[in-house]
Amino acid sequence: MSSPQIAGLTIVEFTPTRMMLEFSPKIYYSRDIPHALQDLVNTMEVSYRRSLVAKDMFEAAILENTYEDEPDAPHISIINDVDDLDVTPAWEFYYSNRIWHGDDVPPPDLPNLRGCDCEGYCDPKSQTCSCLKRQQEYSGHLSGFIYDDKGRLKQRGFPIFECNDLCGCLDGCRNRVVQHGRQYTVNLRKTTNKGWGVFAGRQKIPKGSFIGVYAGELLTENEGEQRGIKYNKFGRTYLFQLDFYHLRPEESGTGGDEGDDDWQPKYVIDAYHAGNFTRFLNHSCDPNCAMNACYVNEANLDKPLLALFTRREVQPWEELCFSYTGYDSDEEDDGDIHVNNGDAVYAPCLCGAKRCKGYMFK
Ligand SMILES: C[S@@+](CC[C@H](N)C(=O)[O-])C[C@H]1O[C@@H](n2cnc3c(N)ncnc32)[C@H](O)[C@@H]1O
Repeated sequence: MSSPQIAGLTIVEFTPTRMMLEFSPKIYYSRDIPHALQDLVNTMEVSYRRSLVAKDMFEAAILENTYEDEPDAPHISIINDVDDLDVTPAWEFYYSNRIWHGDDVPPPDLPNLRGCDCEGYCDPKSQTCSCLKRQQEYSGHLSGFIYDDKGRLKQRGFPIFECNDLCGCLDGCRNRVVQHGRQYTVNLRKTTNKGWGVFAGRQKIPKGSFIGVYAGELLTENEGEQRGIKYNKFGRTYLFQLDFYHLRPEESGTGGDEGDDDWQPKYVIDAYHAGNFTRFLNHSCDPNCAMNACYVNEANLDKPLLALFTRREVQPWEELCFSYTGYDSDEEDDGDIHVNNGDAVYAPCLCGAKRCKGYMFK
């Protein structure tokens, strides 16, 4: 059948392939976040909640809730060797690596998602791989994919465009890292002065390694602002804006009347009710990790995953931290995620870094 023509223009008809028609990943909604186990544990005697059985249950809940999406991820241990007040963090959230869509948040933009036609493994020198081309549009002078041959980030601060479920390449393609989930051991450990934190295991973690996705509810900026007001009252927030430089009108080259100062990100992630170990990452003014925007099965640029990577080699048992402000001791502004700071509440920073600024956003 020939393509239709209007005034000399050929309209190329878009025919979804069978693979596209079959591709309908499950979407998770905030309203469906399970809470029965948390509710049950919170009705139990304090003596039970402080017993080692409660710790085993917490670790088992992590395993059970991540079995489908991260079956090979190393075990997470929960350790409190600083006091006898609790054996686990509060059972106030559902442990999950997923993104739970809030009201008014659109589902992933799959109709506009494109995959490459590569066979086998994508070649970092390819002239035809569409995923490589898209990555290079956003990664300055960096050649090849943004990952090296060991799957480590070559340079942070650029958005990552991984191969996705519509691509022809194999699962072992080097442009698939975040989607394979956590590979390094992390533990949840109580600190002496910052509540619970995230710590490396017995192995060093090389620079540029993927650690985990900041999981939680994906909410509109407006909903995030309302929740932020409540969270600021009790002094702990798990809200992070999806604020990256490539999304700003001037940076993306899309122009627009809005000045940089007026621009607001459209969405936030809230890890208060659902989230994974990353919700326990503490702030440091000299952080060993940083967040990067990452796209897998999502064509809507406003909705990247928040993917945490190491920004230097991490020593065994070292605490993993990132900068809540997006600024760190090396740079004035490095393009990382910015905390939801419309009504920022500041608190003394106890990160202990040599060049600690002395305060952090609460
Ligand atoms: C996202 S939570 C991090 C996990 C938290 N430690 C917990 O036990 O749930 C943020 C809170 O951790 C504490 N915190 C994180 N970084 C800190 C730092 N550098 N200095 C002091 N407190 C910190 C503050 O109470 C802050 O509001």
